[in-house]
Amino acid sequence: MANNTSQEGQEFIAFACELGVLRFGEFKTKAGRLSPYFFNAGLFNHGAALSRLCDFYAQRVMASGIQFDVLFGPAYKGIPLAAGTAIALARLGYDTPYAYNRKEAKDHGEGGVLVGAPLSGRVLIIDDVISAGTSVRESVEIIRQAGATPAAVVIALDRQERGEGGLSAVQEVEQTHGLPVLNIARLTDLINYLSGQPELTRYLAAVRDYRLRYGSE
Ligand SMILES: O=P(O)(O)OC[C@H]1O[C@H](OP(=O)(O)OP(=O)(O)O)[C@H](O)[C@@H]1O
Ligand SMILES: O=C(O)c1cc(=O)[nH]c(=O)[nH]1
Repeated sequence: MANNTSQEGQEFIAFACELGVLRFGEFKTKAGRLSPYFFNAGLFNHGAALSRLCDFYAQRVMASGIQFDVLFGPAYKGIPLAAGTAIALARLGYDTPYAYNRKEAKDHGEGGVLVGAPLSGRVLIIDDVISAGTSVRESVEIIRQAGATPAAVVIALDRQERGEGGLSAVQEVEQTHGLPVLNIARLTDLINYLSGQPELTRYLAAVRDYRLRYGSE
């Protein structure tokens, strides 16, 4: 269940930078941290980009050997990721059910917060990034409440930040919930990529400062 290689990570970071999905400036994260970079998965906003993105996820899932029964994409940005990864896995010959949640419960029609395949058995969480780990904790809760078992988490970018305590957010997920966390790329890949791109090196200092402040390693 080895994580991404540096080459895969760099390839993914290049893809995200070329599409403007990875941006530099000042952004507030869900945890309220002021970040000099942001990964906006909503900007994989056309078919070819989403297809390539989900091929990265599907390759990661297949390479991991993780056993699971259903994919779960947390609202909102996890929704197209779970759907797209299910399509990419089907293209590889693995027809996989997928589900997602609503942030606000629907009070008419089918009602509730869960949409798609029933959440049962081993559930693989598909999300875009982990910063402080709040979203993953919320997904674990939703899956357990449905009577299913979280199997692992796959994310595009591990921002390698501290969680609620002294450990990294990823370590907290792994230790508290016993869940493996797989990434396609991580902050280290971003920093290496920036170092090799003359037009982007000006962002390095701020990204490194942020890592010193909130980073886990
Ligand atoms: O590890 P964390 O500190 O939880 O931060 C990462 C989460 O934050 C974002 O979700 P958010 O709910 O903000 O946004 P979305 O509705 O755009 O998916 C992002 O999509 C991750 O799920
Ligand atoms: O921590 C967050 O809220 C966050 C960080 C990031 O890079 N991208 C994102 O969608 N959310």
